[in-house]
Amino acid sequence: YSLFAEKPKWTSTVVTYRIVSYTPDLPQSRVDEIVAKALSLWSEEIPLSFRRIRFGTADIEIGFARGAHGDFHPFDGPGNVLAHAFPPGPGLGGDAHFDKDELWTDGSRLGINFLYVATHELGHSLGLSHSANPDAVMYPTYGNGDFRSFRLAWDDIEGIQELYGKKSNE
Ligand SMILES: CC(C)C[C@H](CS(C)(=N)=N)C(=O)N[C@H]1Cc2cn(c3ccccc23)CCCCCCNC1=O
Ligand SMILES: [Ca+2]
Ligand SMILES: [Zn+2]
Ligand SMILES: [Zn+2]
Repeated sequence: YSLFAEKPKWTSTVVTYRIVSYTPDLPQSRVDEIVAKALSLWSEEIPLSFRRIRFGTADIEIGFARGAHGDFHPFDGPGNVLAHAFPPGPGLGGDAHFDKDELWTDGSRLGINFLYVATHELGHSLGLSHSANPDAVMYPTYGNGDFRSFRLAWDDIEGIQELYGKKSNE
């Protein structure tokens, strides 16, 4: 695993998130559930919890956009870069953007598995950079495994626990 320079991390024990825009590929309620699931995969391993807010400014703002969308990382159409997320910090820090030009799917063999990519992006939002381990969710490329039943790899867990420590109830 690898962390970002200066090892940015959230210092509060409760991190807020807000889903500010959606994709036409999946029902909004399903997107909400998948985001909550991706966050829980990480929060199961660390003493950090997430609270969803529907209005106002959240630590982690999640949305779908295509092309240029207000940050210095315009998306590139279908394929290629699927999404990006910023390391912990104010403003854009922690935010996760998903390329609206991808076909976002849920359990299908077609398209891009939203749960897998959301878990990867939220790993960045929490302070993880990329892993050299092809089994890790934080591996830099998509398409190395079966996304319908993936789990965090040990490498992912060791990385997030280096930043935030282990959950105390173990
Ligand atoms: C790991 C992801 C969930 C998130 C990362 C983006 S990020 C910022 N969050 N680390 C991602 O999108 N990686 C590209 C990397 C990539 C693979 N190729 C590319 C061709 C062009 C540009 C990028 C790529 C080869 C062709 C396959 C293109 C489809 C799959 N794309 C990828 O795997
Ligand atoms: Ca793209
Ligand atoms: Zn963006
Ligand atoms: Zn990445």
